[in-house]
Amino acid sequence: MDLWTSFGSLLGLFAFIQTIMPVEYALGRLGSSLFDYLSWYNYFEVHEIVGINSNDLYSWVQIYLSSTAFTSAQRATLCIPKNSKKTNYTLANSGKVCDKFKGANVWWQHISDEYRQSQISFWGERPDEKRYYTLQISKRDRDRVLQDYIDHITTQAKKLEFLNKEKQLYTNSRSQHNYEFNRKPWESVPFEHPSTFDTLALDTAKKQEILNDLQEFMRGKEFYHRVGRSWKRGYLLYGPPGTGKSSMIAAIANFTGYDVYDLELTEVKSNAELRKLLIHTTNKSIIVIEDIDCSVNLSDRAKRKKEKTTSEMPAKPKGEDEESRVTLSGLLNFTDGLWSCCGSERIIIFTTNHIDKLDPALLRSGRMDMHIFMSYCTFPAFKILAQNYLLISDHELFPQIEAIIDTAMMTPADVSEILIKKRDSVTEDPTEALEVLIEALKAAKDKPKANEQGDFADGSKGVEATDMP
Ligand SMILES: Nc1ncnc2c1ncn2[C@@H]1O[C@H](COP(=O)(O)OP(=O)(O)OP(=O)(O)O)[C@@H](O)[C@H]1O
Ligand SMILES: [Mg+2]
Repeated sequence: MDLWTSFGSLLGLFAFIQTIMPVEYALGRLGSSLFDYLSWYNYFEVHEIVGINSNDLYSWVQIYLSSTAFTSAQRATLCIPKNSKKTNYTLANSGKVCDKFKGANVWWQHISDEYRQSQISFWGERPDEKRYYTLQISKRDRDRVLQDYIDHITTQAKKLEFLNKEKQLYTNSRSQHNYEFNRKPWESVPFEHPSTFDTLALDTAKKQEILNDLQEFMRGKEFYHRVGRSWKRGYLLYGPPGTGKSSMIAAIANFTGYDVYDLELTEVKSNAELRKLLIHTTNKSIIVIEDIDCSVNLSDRAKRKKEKTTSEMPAKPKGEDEESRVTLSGLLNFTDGLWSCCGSERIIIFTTNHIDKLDPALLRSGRMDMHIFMSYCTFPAFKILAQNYLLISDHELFPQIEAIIDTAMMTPADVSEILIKKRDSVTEDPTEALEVLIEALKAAKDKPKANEQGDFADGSKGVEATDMP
């Protein structure tokens, strides 16, 4: 064997090794430059996080690989998320898969660097997990194939996501360690709440008004762009317990098909953490803060002003106290500030039982676009419940119910409880359920109603949906 033949075989072996493992990652910098120069291949890294933002391409690659190319993966991770019906496939750490596109072979490898020792801090905190895909493509095919291949992946992944999409319900994870929070600030389960606008007991006109508002919002991309506003909408749902605020949120999620981020504000340690949570929400989502009056000291701004003017003591310096919890201004920035524009097509919903306890800053025009009062059960709302639970749209006892339901001030939750307990599923006769309801309404009517929970200033019947200018 002459010298040239041995050199040729060596190069052949070299090329073969490269197809099975990207060895240059193991070599030092110098070696790797030389290797890059001699290599038949180019390598592209697609990182999960770029700067402080998540990388859409990483998600598209993940979705794409979990379907088409997966049949040939030698090492994969399988999981069925809690309450989900589907199996999720992802490439295992260092798992490799080959794909073909326009006659070219390309290889994907998934890398997860969990412990980068060099970044362990003095305090011993573990660093973030760094995850990325490496795309290996031959230099010969690169210019011909690369851009088209990336476009192909994105298109396919969007189609797959649409076909497989299960709405998710996210909640902010309670984490003792920063590295865990940074890695995964939200935990999710599939969203399966059955409430819809059909099952929601609300006056028809108001229901239609809310539906129209949502529809206009969803097709409003050009409008929001033209008028220079970020594409988001805020709803404040207020009313006594059991009037359907949470059911309304579920109905909005089912109507729009958006994911729901249920933000537990009391678990958020600082305004900075709140901002980070916001950054990690996706477009087309609903961000919910329930019982906003209980979650954060919403009158702190007013209080602090008062403290400043009345007390002789110097005002508290900005310091630990302010950084260790979420403040009203942090929350206002979350809903309205520059960071709130880092995504689009977002709905923000606050709920409260006590609208009078909220700081006026939260209620001012343009902040929450619509204030929706969820009231006690009215007759039109009762008719929807009767249809849902008893499958009837009319009955000889209805006039009696209509005569007293407004003064009884029972919540839809109370009415539903009676109908669900007393419905006769054997004979399907609704009479007994309606009679029990009439007795309950009469008893409720005679109960003193002074200063019920919530102390609603308007105390009116029906849903007062106020469009803010
Ligand atoms: N408007 C409504 N339409 C249909 N069902 C309702 C309505 N309001 C209440 N219910 C029924 O009562 C239950 C409780 O309602 P929901 O949790 O939506 O009330 P809420 O206003 O969020 O109460 P809270 O202020 O205590 O959170 C629901 O599961 C639903 O069955
Ligand atoms: Mg609720």
